[in-house]
Amino acid sequence: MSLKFITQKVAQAIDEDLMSAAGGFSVDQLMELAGLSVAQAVQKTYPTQKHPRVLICCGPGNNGGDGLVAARHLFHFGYKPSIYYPKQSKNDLYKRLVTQCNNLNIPFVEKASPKESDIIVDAIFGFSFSGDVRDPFKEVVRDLKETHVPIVAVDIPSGWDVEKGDPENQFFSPDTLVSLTAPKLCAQAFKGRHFIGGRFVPPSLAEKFDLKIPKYPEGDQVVQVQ
Ligand SMILES: NC(=O)C1=CN([C@@H]2O[C@H](COP(=O)(O)OP(=O)(O)OC[C@H]3O[C@@H](n4cnc5c(N)ncnc54)[C@H](O)[C@@H]3O)[C@@H](O)[C@H]2O)[C@@H](O)CC1
Ligand SMILES: [K+]
Repeated sequence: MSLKFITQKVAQAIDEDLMSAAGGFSVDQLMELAGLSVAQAVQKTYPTQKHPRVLICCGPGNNGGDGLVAARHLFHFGYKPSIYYPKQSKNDLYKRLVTQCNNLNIPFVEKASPKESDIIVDAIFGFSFSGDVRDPFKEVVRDLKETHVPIVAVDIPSGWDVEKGDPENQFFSPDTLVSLTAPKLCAQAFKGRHFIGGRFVPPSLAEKFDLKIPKYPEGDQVVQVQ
C-alpha cells in the first residue's frame, strides 16, 4: 500500500482538527497513544532481554511529551528507561508526566550518555521543528550522529527538516522511525525500519486529508510499513 507523505502545515492542521470541538480529543489522550505506539515499536524491534537500557531524549514540546509517555510504558514492559530532559516544560501536563516517571523511579539524567544505553529514543523535535538546532540540544543531536547505539526516532529524526529531510547528511539517521498519524515529507528519503503509529485517526479525518492509513494488525498500536 502506498503511503501519503504530508507537509508540516498539514501535520499541524490534522493535530488541530483532532483537538477541535468537532474532533473531541484532548492532547493528553493523543500523547498517551503516541507514546504507547513508540513503546510498542521499541518492544517489537528490540527485545527487553537483549536491550534493557533505554535512554529517552526529550525535547521541550509534544514530541518530548511522547517520549515521557513512552518511558513510562517501557518501564512497565520491563525495560530500564532513563530520561534526558534538559528543557522541562512548566505546563501541567508535562509536570504530571514527570511525576508519573518519578513515581516509577525512572532516573532523569543530567547528560545524555549513549554509551550507557542499549537503545536511544529520540523524542527531541517533532513536526514543529524549524531552523538550525539551538541549545541546549546541539550537543545531544551531535552525539546521536556519532553513536552506534540503535536510535528510534519519534515522528521526525531530530535535526532533519520536516519536509526536506537531511539532504547533506548533517544529522543522524535513525535505525527506526515511528511516524505518528502519517509520515511527513522528510520520511520519503528514509531507508530504515519504518512504523506508523498513533492509532486514533477517525476515517472521516483520514478522508478529509486524503491520508492512506495502513491496516494495523489486530490490537497493535503500530504497523510496520518498511
Ligand atoms: N497529531 C499527532 O499525530 C500527534 C502528535 N504528537 C506529537 O507532537 C509533535 C509536535 O509537537 P509540537 O507542535 O509541540 O512541537 P515539537 O515537539 O515538534 O517541538 C516544538 C518545540 O521545539 C522547539 N524548537 C523548534 N525548533 C527548534 C530549533 N531549531 N532548536 C531548538 N528548539 C526548537 C520549539 O520552541 C518548541 O518548544 C509531533 O511531532 C508528535 O510527536 C502527539 O503528542 C500527539 C498526536
Ligand atoms: K524526534
